[in-house]
Amino acid sequence: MNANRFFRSFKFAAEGIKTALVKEQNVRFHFLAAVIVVIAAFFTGLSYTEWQVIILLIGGMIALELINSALERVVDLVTGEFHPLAKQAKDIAAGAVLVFAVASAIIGLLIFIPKWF
Ligand SMILES: Nc1ncnc2c1ncn2[C@@H]1O[C@H](COP(=O)(O)OP(=O)(O)OP(=O)(O)O)[C@@H](O)[C@H]1O
Repeated sequence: MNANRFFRSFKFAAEGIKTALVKEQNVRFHFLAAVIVVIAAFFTGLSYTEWQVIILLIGGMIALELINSALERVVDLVTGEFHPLAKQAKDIAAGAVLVFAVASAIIGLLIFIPKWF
């Protein structure tokens, strides 16, 4: 893989993130939540391992939300009509985001709560 190709791919990925940020409220929400969590973590004082877990959860959450947004676009591209499979595809992807969000929230609480109380 040459350097030009690598940087072109990087540029396209950055464009994708920018598009999602501009067009998707959920993506903006997750970025804002990530900033708040990082600030809270900074002031709470986390261990090296806890920082690793938090960064992994934030990255996973945002990546999953980006994949969900991409899938919504592919579904809309395939059909503008109401289709049960389109609904299933979108709802299952949304379910994946929800599962990761709930798991992340629980792990976040397990890390933060004992330090606050
Ligand atoms: N082409 C379609 N056929 C059948 N159901 C659909 C279709 N497009 C969306 N839906 C369903 O309608 C509901 C609302 O979808 P809506 O379009 O409001 O949001 P979304 O496309 O899932 O996401 P977003 O709110 O980010 O645009 C969801 O259950 C979704 O799966």
